[in-house]
Amino acid sequence: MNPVLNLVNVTLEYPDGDSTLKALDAVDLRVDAGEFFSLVGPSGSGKSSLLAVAATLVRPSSGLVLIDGMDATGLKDTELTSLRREKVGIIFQQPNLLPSLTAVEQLILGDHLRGKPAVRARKRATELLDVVGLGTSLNKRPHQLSGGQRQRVNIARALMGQPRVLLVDEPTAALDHERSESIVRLLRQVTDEFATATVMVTHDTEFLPLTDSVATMRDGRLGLAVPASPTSPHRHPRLASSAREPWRRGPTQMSF
Ligand SMILES: Nc1ncnc2c1ncn2[C@@H]1O[C@H](COP(=O)(O)OP(=O)(O)OP(=O)(O)O)[C@@H](O)[C@H]1O
Repeated sequence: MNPVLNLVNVTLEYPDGDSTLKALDAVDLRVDAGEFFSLVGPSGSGKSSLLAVAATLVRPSSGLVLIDGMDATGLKDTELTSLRREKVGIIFQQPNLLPSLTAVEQLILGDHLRGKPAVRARKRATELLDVVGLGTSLNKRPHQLSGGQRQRVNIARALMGQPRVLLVDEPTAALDHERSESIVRLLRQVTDEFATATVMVTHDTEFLPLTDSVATMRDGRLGLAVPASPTSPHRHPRLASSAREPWRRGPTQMSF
């Protein structure tokens, strides 16, 4: 199977005084349709940089970024914007909803900016809000919703463009334990239902078993992806059997 998101030998350098800092250092990443991939690592290790490059918001210094088979690194800025709108959904830690718009309008606005017809947008927005458990809150404004509900609107909004890739940055950082778990469960559900290649940056290692695979970033380098739990090996035909069962090789392999 061809990966939906494929980063090949990606390096991202920033000027750092007289030298350069490698925010990403020869990163390879493959995420398939319907795979929920989590990314962990210490602060400053390059997780946000990886998401930004995968989202085509930042061009890598070298390497390839392939989305649904298309090489984003060879595209002009306008083409890149189209690719991002068509193929990529981004969910940031803070929902950044517009205070004056209802939940359904938050979603329609995104589609309007994509130039899609309004009638279909309302139908899809209503369906998606139902999927994320907000079918009875379509006309509520952000201040009438809880933090968890606002994050659900954020997730539904990211799905409006029918993305193939879903990039999620610390979705539970502002939520309590119960709401955090329900948000990660929702991301699991939408990854399955819409077959997105989902990458989630998280500090919440507790919820990793809800995902399929996990890799650790350190100093811009991405470690080997391993199954996130003994019960999530089913999506790893490409991994060798020893990699599929890392818990058999002792705890050091699973140190997040
Ligand atoms: N725009 C930038 N200009 C210069 N250096 C940057 C820039 N963005 C990130 N960096 C540096 O790149 C490295 C990786 O940063 P990045 O934000 O990707 O890490 P992170 O793992 O997401 O950290 P955190 O968990 O704290 O968000 C850090 O050393 C950071 O200081």
